[in-house]
This record gives sequence, C-alpha cells and structure tokens, in this order.
Amino acid sequence: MVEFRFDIKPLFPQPIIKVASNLLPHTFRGDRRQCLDATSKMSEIIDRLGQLSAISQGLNKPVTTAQRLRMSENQTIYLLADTEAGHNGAVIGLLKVGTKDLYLFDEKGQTRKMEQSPSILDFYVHESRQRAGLGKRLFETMLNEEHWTPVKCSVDRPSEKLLGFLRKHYGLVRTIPQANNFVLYEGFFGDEASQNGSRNGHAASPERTKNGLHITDRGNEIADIAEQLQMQHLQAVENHIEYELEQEQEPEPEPEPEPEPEEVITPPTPPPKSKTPTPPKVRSPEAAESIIGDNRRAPAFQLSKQHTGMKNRSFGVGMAVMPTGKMEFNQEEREDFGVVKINRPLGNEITSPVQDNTDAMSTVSSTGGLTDQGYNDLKFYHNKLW
Ligand SMILES: CC(=O)SCCNC(=O)CCNC(=O)[C@H](O)C(C)(C)COP(=O)(O)OP(=O)(O)OC[C@H]1O[C@@H](n2cnc3c(N)ncnc32)[C@H](O)[C@@H]1OP(=O)(O)O
Repeated sequence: MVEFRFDIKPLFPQPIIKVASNLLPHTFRGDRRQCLDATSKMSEIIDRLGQLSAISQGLNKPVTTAQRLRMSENQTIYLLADTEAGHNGAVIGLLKVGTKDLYLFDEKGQTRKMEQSPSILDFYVHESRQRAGLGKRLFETMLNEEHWTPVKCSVDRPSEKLLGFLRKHYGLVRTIPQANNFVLYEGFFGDEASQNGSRNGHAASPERTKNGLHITDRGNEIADIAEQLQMQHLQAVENHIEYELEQEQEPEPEPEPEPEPEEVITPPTPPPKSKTPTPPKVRSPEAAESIIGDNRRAPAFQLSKQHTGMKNRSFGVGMAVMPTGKMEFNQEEREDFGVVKINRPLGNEITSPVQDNTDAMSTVSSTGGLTDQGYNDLKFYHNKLW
C-alpha cells in the first residue's frame, strides 16, 4: 500500500478518480489556495505511483510523472485508493491512458496511420493488492469513461502480467506484429473501412469509429487534421447562428426561379439545414467573422455578449433613459427629480402632422397630472448616473 504524509481522503471522495493535465481530481471543487494544495498533493501521489510502477516493470525511469502529465493534453490518469487503509488512506493503483497517432501494420502487413488511437500507457496495482480484481476494476472504469473497448486499445510495451491480465479478462490473445513497442490484438482494425478498404464506395473518405479512431490513407494527413478541427469549430459557430436565425425568422415561401436574381446582401451562406453532422465546406475564420462583423445587413438576430465577448451590452436601456425631444428633466427644484412628459394624450391618435408638432411647445407645469394643454405628465425619480 502506498501511504502519504497527508490525508488522501479529501482528494478521493470516491475510490477511483481521474486526473488530467491540470493535476486535479476530476471531482475537485475549491478555491485557489485549495487548488494549489491539491495539485501539489496529486503531484506527489502520481510521482510515487509512477516510480513504483517503473520499479515493478524493471524500467530505468518512470513512464508516469506529474510533470509529464501536466505537459500532455490528451492523457488521463486513473487512480484507485483505499481511503480506509492505514491512518491517511492509501493509493493502490494507477492506470495511465491517452491517445496517440501511430503508424501501424494491419493484419495484411499494410502500413496504416491511426490517429488518436486509444493507448494503454502505464498500469500498476500495488504488489500487496495484485490478483484481487482491483486492476480489472480500474480498467473497467477507464473503459466506461473513455468509451473504449479493449480490442481497440494499443498497449505500450506490455509486461507479462499485463498480457496475462488482458488474456484473462478480455480474451485477448492473438496479436498483430508491429515494428514499434505497441502491441495490438486482432480486431484492432476491425472496422469496415480497414477490412474492405472502402465503405459505401468512398475509399478515401476518413472514418471516425466508435473508439475515436480516425483512419486515413491519404498523403496530407496533417493538413487534414487541421482542416477538420477548423471545420468542427466553424460548424459549431454556424449551427449556433443558424439556430438564432431560425428563432427569429418566419419560414419564407419558396422563391420563384428568376432568370437574374437580385443581389441580396445576406450573411455568408449558412450550412445546409441538416441534422447530420456533415463537415461543412471549408471556410476561413474571416468568413465566419463577417457574419458578426460590420459588413452585414442589420441582423435578424441580436448579438449578445455570448456572441461578441463584450461585457453587459444592453439594448434599449439608453433609449429609455436618455433625454429626447419628448423627455425633459426639471432639475432646478430637486436634483434627482425628473419629469417626463408624454405630450400626446394617451389613446389619442395623431390626426395631423401639425398636432404632433405641438409636442415641442409643451411646458412642464402641470395640474392634477395634466399639463396646461391637458396632456399627461409622468413624474419619476431617476438615478443621477443616467
Ligand atoms: C502498458 C503497461 O502499463 S505495461 C505494465 C503493466 N504493469 C505491470 O506489469 C506492473 C505489475 N503488475 C501489476 O501492477 C498488476 O499485476 C496489473 C496492473 C498488471 C494487473 O492488476 P491486478 O489487480 O493484479 O489485476 P486483476 O486482479 O484484475 O487480474 C488478475 C490477472 O492479471 C494477471 N496477473 C496479475 N498479477 C500477475 C502476476 N504476478 N503474474 C502473472 N499474471 C498476473 C493474471 O492474468 C491475473 O489472473 P490470475 O490471477 O487468474 O492469473
């Protein structure tokens, strides 16, 4: 059992916690001071377990350290603790997983690039607790959280014990020989795209499987990744704006085909209204920006601070409080006292422009709530800051 000078219970509100690059338990809630304290304790736990794992595997240096986790955005450590053990509780297991872009051989010996392939990177259960089912518990939790299946995991330099573990619990026996340190099991490439080389006739289209595997045989893989990330981001922006437009706009009737349609200034073409998350056509960030920039017609939707990032932009407030031709403030009698004149009797319709012009001639004096002309006066207190 691995005990520490501090009480581990606050860090382990549940037996298994997840830790990512922020070095905090996924369950953590606390202020800045507590955060620093938790981070330092988690670092100590991770370093210690990583060290024990390395010793257990006969490695020169640990695969797992807090520093390495901090630097890795796509790795997660699962830690198993027994909070009842000893005085301060004990941490008894560690499982580090992550995704890797790997060049691998498939069953036919062909090279494949597997993007974001699920990988088992380090696994350790304290010697005093091995072969008690705790490794399985840790592994199962990880599979559920990551939505992975064992056969789709690549395993980085597995020990004999881990090979035995995978054989016993998941029936993984037959491996696919690789040129690197990773071990794969038959079934790893078990998707239609890799088995048949194509799916629905689209040989080169990338496929994202349930495991998050992204398989492509094309040459410009890196460009593809960047492009797809950009597309996903733009799709999210467009979907949001499209949703706003749908809320505001009445559905328009089908336009009749015209030989030469008039030029209509609209926001850049929205994506097709489809529930299917198809990648949008490539668009630059500038194009997306123009949707919310100045070169646009008056939007059918209002941009809130969520869109603009501007703080507390309020619409209509200024109009309500700023003096206009129809609003006067009498601050001579009392500094914070204002008078708003409604110069047209309520309910009276404008019958002629001449009548409307009398507004400008109205005075403030009133009797019984009415001005000399019999119009309504509305008095109210106003904030000095207006
Ligand atoms: C990518 C990598 O991380 S490689 C490094 C893997 N880690 C290590 O080798 C460190 C030392 N070993 C361990 O820490 C643990 O044995 C683990 C993590 C591999 C498995 O954790 P455990 O809690 O023991 O697993 P669990 O109890 O759920 O399963 C037991 C099975 O694992 C395998 N296993 C566990 N310990 C051993 C052992 N000492 N010798 C052989 N097989 C073992 C066996 O298949 C065992 O089943 P069995 O007892 O019926 O033979």
